This record gives sequence, C-alpha cells and structure tokens, in this order.
Amino acid sequence: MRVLVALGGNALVRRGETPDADLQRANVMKAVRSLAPLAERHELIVTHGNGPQVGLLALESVNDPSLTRPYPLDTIGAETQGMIGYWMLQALQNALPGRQVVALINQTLVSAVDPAFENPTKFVGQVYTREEAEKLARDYGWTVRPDGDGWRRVVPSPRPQRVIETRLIRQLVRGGTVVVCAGGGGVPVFRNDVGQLEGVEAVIDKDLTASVLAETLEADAFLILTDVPRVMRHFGTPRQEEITHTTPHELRAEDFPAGSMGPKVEAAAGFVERTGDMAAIGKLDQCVRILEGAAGTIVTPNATWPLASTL
Ligand SMILES: Nc1ncnc2c1ncn2[C@@H]1O[C@H](COP(=O)(O)OP(=O)(O)O)[C@@H](O)[C@H]1O
Ligand SMILES: NC(=O)OP(=O)(O)O
Repeated sequence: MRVLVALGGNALVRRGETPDADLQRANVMKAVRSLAPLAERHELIVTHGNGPQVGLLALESVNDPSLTRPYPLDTIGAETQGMIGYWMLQALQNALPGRQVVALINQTLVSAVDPAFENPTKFVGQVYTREEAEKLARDYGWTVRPDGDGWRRVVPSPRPQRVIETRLIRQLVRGGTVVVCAGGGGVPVFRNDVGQLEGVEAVIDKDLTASVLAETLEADAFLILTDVPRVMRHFGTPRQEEITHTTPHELRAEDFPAGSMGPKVEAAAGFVERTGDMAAIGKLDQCVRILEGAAGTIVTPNATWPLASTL
C-alpha cells in the first residue's frame, strides 16, 4: 500500500513554544516514532508544514544589517525544506536502519496571476499582540491579520498545480525509498515568458500540495496528521461533536476556518473526490489506527465504502 502523510506544523513547534532547533529536533524524533510503523509496512511519502519556520527565517533576514534586501520567500521556503528535511532524514534513518530515506528540495508550480497574490491569507511566523503586529507591518511592509487570540504575518498562498519533481519522487517510492518532500507545500515557482522556472514570493498550503501529490503518485491513502483526534462539527462550541466517518459531500456542507481546518478538509475531500481512495484527518500518534479506520476522521467516497478492503 502507498501512503502519503502530511505532517502538521504543530508536530514540529506548537503555538507559543520557542522554536529552538533542539525543541524542533526532539519533536521531529517523536513524530518519526509514530510514523516508523507505517514505513515498516507500506511505501511512505512524508510532507510537512513550514509556517512557523518560514516566518522566523524571514524575520531574521529582514533584521540582517549586512543585506541590502531581505531574502525572498521562495528562497526561505527552500531553506526550511533543507532544515526540516535534514531533521526528518536523520530521525527516519535512525528509526529505520536498512531502509533508504531521502529528503528533497523541490518546487511546486503555481500561476503567476493567481488571485492569492492580491489577498495574502497564509499565516507564517510567531504570534504577536495587535500593537506589535501593526508596528511590524509599518516597519517592514508586512500584511498582518488576527489569528485566534493573537496577530500574525500573512503572505500570499497560491493554489498548487503540480509538484515539478513528481516523476523522480515516484521512482524513489517505487524503489522502496521513504521520501520526505513537498515541505511547506513546495517552493512556489511559475514558468516565465521564456518557459524557465522562477520562484515567487509566497508560501503554499502544504495540505493542498500534499493532496495534489497524493493523487499524482496514486497513493492508496492520504493522511493529514495534526494535533486534534478528529475534525469536529460546531468546533469550539458546547455543541461540538467528533466526526468519525464522512464523505466529501458531507464535509463540503460544513464551514471550517480558513487558516487551520479549512485547507485540511478541502485537501482530504478533493483527494477522495478525484481518486475514489481514502483520506483521513487525525492525530499524529494515532496514525497506524487511522489507517486501519479505527481513529481519526475517515473520508471515503460514500458511507458504505469498503474500508477494510484497502488494508
Ligand atoms: N472543526 C474543527 N475541528 C477540529 N479542529 C479544528 C476545527 N476548526 C479549527 N480547528 C483547529 O485546527 C487546528 C489544526 O490546524 P493547524 O493548526 O493548521 O494544524 P497543523 O499546524 O498541524 O497543520 C486544531 O488544533 C484546531 O484548533
Ligand atoms: N506551508 C504550510 O502550509 O505550513 P504550515 O502547515 O506549517 O502552516
């Protein structure tokens, strides 16, 4: 069975935690302990978020007096793929001796005229007070928006069209290699007037890229792993209830917040609609049980879909 896992930013650093390298490495090791049993039994592709990290490196760059201009977001996105990819590579190699593992720097094609460039929505970096965020917006020309109780920088997040290195990833996976790729949704690139790839200032949603990649790699299951056990109806209200098994049609009838559960639900529902295979959203440390259909929110084409037949 071929399984593609999208690892949430929460798995690396939670809101309010200091994003020291030691802490993130320890969190990566913990995540890999959960993922290792999947890799032992299945072909595995791992993608990961980079929102907190891309924001942190962008802040460092904007404060670096030796630069005439800060590094662009595509370059910083590639830096985060290198950094997080290295942590994951090492942790996976240590957990899976004898198994080939690779972490790739790779790019995702977007449209240069995606309307997202006019309407930044992707939260990056740390949480600020409103006053701090407004000062940063004035000083650095950032766009900032409320996120929960705090404020954060937002950047454009164009829709992923295709992962440029898909063929290579497929070859590696078919050969039994565990592949870490499409980190931070992939480095956003477009084709310029002369057909050359060129980076753009954006951060792609990693769940949406993971959905596209899972489809093109013909994954049998697409797991979105985060810090909540299931998607909830009426989240955060006294009427809150867990969704155990659902369909794209049912999910699309509900409203989910744009900055968090919304893209996950869209990514899962889209994958199931396009492929007829299974997607799920749930907690990282329950990933084995989620794949068995015994935990998480399981999304299948219809209510009677024979889950057990895929296992
Ligand atoms: N309907 C919902 N059901 C469950 N969680 C939700 C819902 N709406 C919003 N959330 C929030 O979404 C968060 C997960 O999204 P996000 O923080 O973007 O995850 P990650 O960084 O792991 O990708 C949860 O921690 C929860 O607070
Ligand atoms: N690029 C991205 O979607 O990162 P997060 O999941 O960390 O927000």
